[in-house]
Amino acid sequence: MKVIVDNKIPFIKEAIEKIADEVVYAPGKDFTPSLVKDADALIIRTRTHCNRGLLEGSKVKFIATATIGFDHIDTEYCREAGITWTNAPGCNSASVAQYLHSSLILLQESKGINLSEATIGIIGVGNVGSKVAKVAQELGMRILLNDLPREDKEGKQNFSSLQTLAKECNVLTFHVPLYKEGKYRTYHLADTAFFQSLKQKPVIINTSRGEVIETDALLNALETKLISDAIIDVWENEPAINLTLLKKVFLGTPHIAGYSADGKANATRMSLDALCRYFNIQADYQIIPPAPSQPQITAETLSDAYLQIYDPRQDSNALKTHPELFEKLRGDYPLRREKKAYTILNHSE
Ligand SMILES: NC(=O)C1=CN([C@@H]2O[C@H](COP(=O)(O)OP(=O)(O)OC[C@H]3O[C@@H](n4cnc5c(N)ncnc54)[C@H](O)[C@@H]3O)[C@@H](O)[C@H]2O)C=CC1
Ligand SMILES: O=C(O)C(=O)[C@H](O)COP(=O)(O)O
Repeated sequence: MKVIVDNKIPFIKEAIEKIADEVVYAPGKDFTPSLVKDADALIIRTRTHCNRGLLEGSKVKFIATATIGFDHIDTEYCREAGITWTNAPGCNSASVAQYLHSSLILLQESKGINLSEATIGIIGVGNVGSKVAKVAQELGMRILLNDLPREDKEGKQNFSSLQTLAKECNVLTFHVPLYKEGKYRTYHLADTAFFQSLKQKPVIINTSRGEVIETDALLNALETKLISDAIIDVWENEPAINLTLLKKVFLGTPHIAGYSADGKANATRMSLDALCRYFNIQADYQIIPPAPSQPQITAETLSDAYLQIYDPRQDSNALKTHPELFEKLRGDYPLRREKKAYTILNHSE
């Protein structure tokens, strides 16, 4: 079996070389029809667009994306072409929750938002949104949930409309998949009309996909103070992002909310497991993230400890200083560990 693997997928080399007869590593954006032509399987990230243009006439039968989102896969074309694909549901959801946790603490410390008196609206309450709700609960926030597909299945009792969130929330955070069409379309879910409906000048947080928020509408909302600030990890047209927006946001990071070593290891393991299942291969491998260099954290408060474990200001400063390095900052990212890898000493909370 021949497999083409994105060369920025960590912790994969030893295992995939046990599983496949031939492995070719390439940058995700450089997968071409001639590269994939005689491959049986691809293991990709968000940077490889798997569509007719790439796959037609190839031998590819199986694609695993080591990510939660799969908007870079033309699922309709894959269905027509008999190509099986898989993503890694939930793999890095705890990492995104960690990003939100530290970002919310920073909103309190640097922007004077009293979290215990604030209402957060979570739009999309799946793997990530549910974990963000737990974080918000721990921080004492009032929580409103918006999730149309879940509301249709489970009933209205636990959910609120987008209009209610717009009216009542001080923080609005997006955790929906990118759907370009259909009943649950999320493309430009936050557009000019949405921003005009906001009543509390909320902080907007987007770690879902850039295209969920219309960039010009967001910029205008910031400039006209319909919103008080923004924390943006995902952008329209990555890596050619809007530099005016980057300058104006409180935190602007290069799509790394999901970049914990724990999340990447989960993604790699889930992709390999799926590949082995599909090709009916028995293989013995373990994908374990490396221990942190300093696993003990000494901090007076839990908030300090969380910021010692992960402080998004470092990622934001790096991008604001060198926006032209968007892809490099991602590609060379020093994968962080999640809280479970640390022992926290001496805190008083
Ligand atoms: N910035 C980053 O590094 C990362 C970004 N992501 C993005 O976050 C998205 C969400 O991730 P998960 O929570 O794991 O996905 P998930 O599939 O577990 O949850 C998504 C939720 O959104 C809901 N939803 C769908 N359409 C909606 C609509 N129109 N309005 C309201 N809710 C809607 C779904 O019912 C579901 O509960 C991913 O699809 C991906 O695009 C995920 C991981 C890392
Ligand atoms: O899992 C997702 O969905 C994400 O957005 C990833 O965290 C992005 O990672 P890359 O695949 O672009 O490395």
